[in-house]
Amino acid sequence: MTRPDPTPTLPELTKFQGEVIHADQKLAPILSAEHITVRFGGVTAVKDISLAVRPGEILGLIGPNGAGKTTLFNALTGFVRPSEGRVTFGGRDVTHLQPQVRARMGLARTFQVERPFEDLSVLENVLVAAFLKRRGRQAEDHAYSVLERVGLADRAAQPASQLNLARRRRLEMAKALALEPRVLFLDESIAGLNPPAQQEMVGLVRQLAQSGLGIVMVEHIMHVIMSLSDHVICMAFGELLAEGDPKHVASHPDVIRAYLGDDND
Ligand SMILES: Nc1ncnc2c1ncn2[C@@H]1O[C@H](COP(=O)(O)OP(=O)(O)OP(=O)(O)O)[C@@H](O)[C@H]1O
Repeated sequence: MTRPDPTPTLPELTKFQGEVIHADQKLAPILSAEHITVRFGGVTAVKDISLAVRPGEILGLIGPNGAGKTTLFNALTGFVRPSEGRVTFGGRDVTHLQPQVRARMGLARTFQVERPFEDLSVLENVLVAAFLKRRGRQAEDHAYSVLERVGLADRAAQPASQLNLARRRRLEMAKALALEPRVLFLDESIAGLNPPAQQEMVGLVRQLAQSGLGIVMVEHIMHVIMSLSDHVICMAFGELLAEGDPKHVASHPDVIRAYLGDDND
């Protein structure tokens, strides 16, 4: 069911990071981007896009092929340097920080093409990320608890190369979660999965948001993004076409013209 207001509802978020949140308190954005523009030579891939993500909120980025979603995603996570604009995370200007620095600060991402260390076990893959934040036994316990969270604990000892696509996607998510993020970027984590696996992933993403994580997701499957997102941004040719709650965006005439007529769903 779609929420009318993107701000997470209480009591879903009565506690976040040890702070008690009172019912009359509106959560401040954990991540915000102001007037982001990215140019590649003569191509303006992203033009003047602003956004904000609050703890527990799911922001969906949609738009036809070439709209600039991946480039915006990369600008937010540090893989591309914006030509203009500012990215603020946890109250700090991170516009010029490297991706790995942002990741350690709590801004983690998955990749469209998952890239595990194929010969390492599932647990070892997650440990590589967990060791960036913790040491020794603590890292191991944390890695294992992340595997439980994504439903891969029973595969902990299996080589990553033996996982099917749905489990590889979960492993990709586990690696990001091992960094103990406050905002998680999901780059097409659901596309390509069969319907039951899609539903499981939808459930997992919802759980993560309910635990207080801010989520930004790029996804081509419209019904998935529309059912999951609190707030949707639709881009076309790098520009903002429409934004708001999923219902508003899905019924926007420009969106229907630019995207829903597209044969992606
Ligand atoms: N490194 C680059 N150099 C030059 N142009 C680029 C580069 N990366 C992206 N572009 C261009 O920027 C525009 C936006 O591309 P982008 O991949 O961000 O769109 P997208 O919405 O993610 O598309 P898709 O849904 O197909 O993944 C496109 O015109 C693309 O060709």
